Amino acid sequence: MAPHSCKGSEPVDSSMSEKKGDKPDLPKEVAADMNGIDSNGLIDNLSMPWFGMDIGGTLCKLVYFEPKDLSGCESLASEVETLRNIRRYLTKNSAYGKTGHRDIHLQMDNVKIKGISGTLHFIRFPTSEMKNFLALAKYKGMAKLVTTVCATGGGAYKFEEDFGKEVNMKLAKFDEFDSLLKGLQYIDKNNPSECYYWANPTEPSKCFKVNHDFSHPYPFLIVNIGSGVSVLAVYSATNYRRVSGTSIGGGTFLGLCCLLTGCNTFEEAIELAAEGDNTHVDKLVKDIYGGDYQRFGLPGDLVASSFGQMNSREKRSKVSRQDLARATLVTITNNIGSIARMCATQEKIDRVVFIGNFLRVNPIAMKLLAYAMDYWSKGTMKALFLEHEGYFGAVGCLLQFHEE
Ligand SMILES: Nc1ncnc2c1ncn2[C@@H]1O[C@H](COP(=O)(O)OP(=O)(O)O)[C@@H](O)[C@H]1O
Ligand SMILES: CC(C)(COP(=O)(O)O)[C@@H](O)C(=O)NCCC(=O)O
Repeated sequence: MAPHSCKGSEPVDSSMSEKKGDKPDLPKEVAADMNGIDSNGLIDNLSMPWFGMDIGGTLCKLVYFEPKDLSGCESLASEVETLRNIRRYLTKNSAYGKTGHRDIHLQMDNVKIKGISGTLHFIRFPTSEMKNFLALAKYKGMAKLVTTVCATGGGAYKFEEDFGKEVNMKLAKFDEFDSLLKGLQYIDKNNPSECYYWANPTEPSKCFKVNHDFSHPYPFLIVNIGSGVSVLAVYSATNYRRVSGTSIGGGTFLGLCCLLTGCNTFEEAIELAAEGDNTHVDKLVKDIYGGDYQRFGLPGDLVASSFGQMNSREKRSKVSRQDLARATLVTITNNIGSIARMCATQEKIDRVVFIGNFLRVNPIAMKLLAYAMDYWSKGTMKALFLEHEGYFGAVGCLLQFHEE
């Protein structure tokens, strides 16, 4: 394998077994759009911006497909100028207002959707800014231009009325896990360096990313670490189950970190964690045993009790914000790793793909997961990661909309 060089409860049955062409949950006008003609019967949907939105508990992920050749379709549109302005605004900027960001390093050129070549742009903003996003969309003339936006995630339901009221847009809603899987399969197929693993995760000087060929992926487990965590067992392109989940996820990390350290952003929390030492906060096996607990194979350096030192007033007075951030990160990550391993064992699956924006700019968590999966499975399970970690749902709902 070559070193990687990328830029960058209750089991619930579910399936992706809808027939081709089956469009769930769509109003009549939206269904008309999908045949290439808008509700007025005037504009081919090529002339409109193609957006997929995954409106999650913390972040809204917006994917914009920019067709390469617009000459044919633009001549059909009466709103050519507005369309050009929107395209220019989205593709020439990398920041939108105070909180919107385009992840340029993830941009995918020369990809095809429905036989049309183009570029996929990846944009994110906090879901809490949805009202401002809608106001901006209105200001940019989207209300006049776009009739339908593909959407997934809880916010597709929560904000549906606001989209109608504020910008006169309809949402074509798709299930978040159907979308996630569709997007994952599509992106992996179109990006040879999408999937990777961490080699030597415990040795910082020798740890590096290695490209992984994911072209024969089944079966695999997906652990989606967003605000909360969902675990899916995927058996084929159309057959999967949500086998587990936990409310202790990325939102918990950020929430607890803000409470404990006074930080205000995810980036700040990760920076603090990178400089901290969790052993000042956690109680290790060796703090209890004086060394390893050999009989049951528990090494002395293993965390025996997360935050277990913080009952001592003296120890509390010595910990730094950095230590607390690191301990929070390690606690949440180890718990997710442990749940992932139990699910993989139960499903008899040995490849576990970790995704979700909790892993954004977060090599500490990725390496910890890689180490934990390898160590506790005695080398039989592999932790895999994907470059477009939080964007699969947004891409997948766009693809489903344009499926024939
Ligand atoms: N810029 C950011 N702002 C807030 N949270 C972020 C950011 N970048 C990464 N995260 C992490 O990603 C999590 C959200 O992940 P995501 O996959 O987008 O889930 P959701 O769909 O629930 O919003 C947050 O809880 C946080 O841990
Ligand atoms: C409800 C959710 C699917 C929403 O997805 P998210 O916005 O967190 O990505 C997710 O937060 C979740 O699966 N939570 C865990 C619920 C549980 O199984 O305990």
